[in-house]
Amino acid sequence: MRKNVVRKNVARKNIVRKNLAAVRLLIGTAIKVDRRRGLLVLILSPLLNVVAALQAVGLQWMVDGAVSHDRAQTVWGGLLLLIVTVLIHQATAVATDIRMVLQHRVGLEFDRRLMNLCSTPPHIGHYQDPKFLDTAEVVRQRRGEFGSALAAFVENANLFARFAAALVLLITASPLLALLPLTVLPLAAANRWQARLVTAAEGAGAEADRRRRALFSLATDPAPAREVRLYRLADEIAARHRDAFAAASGPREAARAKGAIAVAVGWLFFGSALIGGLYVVSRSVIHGSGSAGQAVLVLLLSTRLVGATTGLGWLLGWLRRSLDTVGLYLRLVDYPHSGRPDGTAGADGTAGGNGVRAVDDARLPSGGELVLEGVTFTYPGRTVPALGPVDLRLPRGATVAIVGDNGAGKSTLVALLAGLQPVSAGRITFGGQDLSEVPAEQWRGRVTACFQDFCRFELLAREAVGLGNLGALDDPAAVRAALESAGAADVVAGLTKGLDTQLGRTMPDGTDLSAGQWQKLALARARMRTEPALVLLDEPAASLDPGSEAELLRRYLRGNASVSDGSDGSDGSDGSDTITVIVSHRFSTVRDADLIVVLDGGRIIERGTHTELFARGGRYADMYTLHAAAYTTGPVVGSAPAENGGKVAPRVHAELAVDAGEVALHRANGQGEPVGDGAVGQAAGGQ
Ligand SMILES: Nc1ncnc2c1ncn2[C@@H]1O[C@H](COP(=O)(O)OP(=O)(O)OP(=O)(O)O)[C@@H](O)[C@H]1O
Repeated sequence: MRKNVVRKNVARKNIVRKNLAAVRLLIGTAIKVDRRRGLLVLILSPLLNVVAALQAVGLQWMVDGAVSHDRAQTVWGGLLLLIVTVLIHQATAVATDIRMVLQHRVGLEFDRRLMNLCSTPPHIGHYQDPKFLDTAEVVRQRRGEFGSALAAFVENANLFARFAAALVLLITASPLLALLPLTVLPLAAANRWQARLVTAAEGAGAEADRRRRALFSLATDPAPAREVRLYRLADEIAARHRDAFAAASGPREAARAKGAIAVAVGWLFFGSALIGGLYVVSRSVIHGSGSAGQAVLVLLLSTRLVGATTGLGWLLGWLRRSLDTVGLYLRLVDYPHSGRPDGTAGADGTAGGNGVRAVDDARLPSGGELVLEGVTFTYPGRTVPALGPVDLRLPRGATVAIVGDNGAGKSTLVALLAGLQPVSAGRITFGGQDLSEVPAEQWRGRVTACFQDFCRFELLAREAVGLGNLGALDDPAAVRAALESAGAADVVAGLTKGLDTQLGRTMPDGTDLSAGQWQKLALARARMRTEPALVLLDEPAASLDPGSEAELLRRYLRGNASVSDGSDGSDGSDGSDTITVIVSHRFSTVRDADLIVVLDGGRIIERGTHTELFARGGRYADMYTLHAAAYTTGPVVGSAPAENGGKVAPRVHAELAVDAGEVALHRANGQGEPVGDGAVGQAAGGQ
């Protein structure tokens, strides 16, 4: 029992603390974005509402002057009424204009901070955490409320000022009214309870809201349009959208209704006290203890008080909700590993994410080998690691291929190498430098990549490529060189306005590209960084035609001379410092890598060169053979020749069959027919 009371007190204090933090943030932001307007709105508006109460005093003077034939008092009263009325009218119009501008700026500032909160944290782990995603979803939905949160605050301050000024003047007529503010407490408690219920229901429905948004995109975005039609999904999507809406909004409405009953009871209590109090004051005036002017004053102020009270009803609700929204935003700000809303990395801005402070740029070597020692990674909310423990050495200048089944952990490894995720255990070093001691930004500045789900930037073609190196964004020569180097010059050559072509079907005059053309641009983007320490290519040829794939291999893989894994005592370098990591399901793509790593269930099960792995007859050889068979007309039958240990089908030239470049070459020469087994020995022998 006692524990419960203590817990409730702590919760209450937390709510007060959070509300105060939200108010501080709102006021601070308003003053930061526009100091002059911020101060004017926050001070002038409530002040005007206090001054407005003087209208009643002017009237009182006028009436008392008229009754007692005191012309001077009448004139002074009239003047006071006139001046206050004109002042309030003009100043309120100006204050409203200023508030609207300020409100807009505050809204934009929160938009900017929200974008920074999502896009500047050093790692991307927050996008994998349902807690972050749910809060972000609610904040995104309520995004428009940040500007109006300021308006809610100012309007409430105005009404409070009006209420307080009227009450103070009324207390001069009857001190009993001093008790009135106390009767508002049950109402305030009911309001708070309602807001808590609604916020909890919104949090619970956030996942359904995210689902609803995804379904909406499915029905409205151009990308899924084909499958939506082909599989007649429109009705199914609409039904699921309705269900998701019901799942999210049902509990929300119920919470609102439940809270509304408590709020209504609070209002009934406060309203009764107010009307009772006013009756007491009016009676004392009518029974002659006050003047006629005082009677007018009481009448006028009573009207103001009732008006202010009625307005307070929905304004308080508005304020509560607005402060809740700001509170949710603050929760995102406090999210561990977050960047700061001003766009700088948080205290945790290291590649390893272990909170170690950044080291000098000088300590990140210009080249070296990448070493993974006991590296493990577990996704938020998961208990089983997606990767690791992994020990791996990527020699300076090496081209390393990562292969494995779907879900083996390849992309996870790529994300760790790019410093996009902090390792859960173990460490990654580059040239001996532990990357967890280096700011992620600094390490990523040395990395370039073409990810599996590369981005289709719907910009001008030169921008879509140039973004790979912001410093050279406006340098057409650098962009052309990158296109050339990635074998993507043909994409731009086919565009009507060349580099100045607007890309994307959603843009006016935009030109859409094929999946392979978009991928080529992504590869060119990765070439904008001319001297990276690490190149990451995750399924870089997934959308490429055989000719383009062969070209890609020539540029990325076959350009490197053989690199040892260092076991001979050398540093494994062939002179080029860049390490290239390539993830692919296409074995033609990986065959020429200096080192091939086979992942299974997040662990390395094999490593070596193609020749070594093929000869071992293990998992790699199996996968390679299956892949080769898929390129041929004959089924996989029989067992593998002893010399290569694989299960190569008779009449299958495994090497040639999986080599897209070779296949393309043969097609170009008019020799596209299936290749015979006469070349098998040659292929095996060639290894
Ligand atoms: N955001 C995530 N949250 C939780 N688990 C994830 C997440 N992303 C991936 N996983 C899990 O981690 C494991 C490794 O995934 P990963 O994407 O690294 O595999 P992959 O080898 O790249 O697969 P593919 O060949 O299909 O691209 C899988 O079991 C996957 O379900």
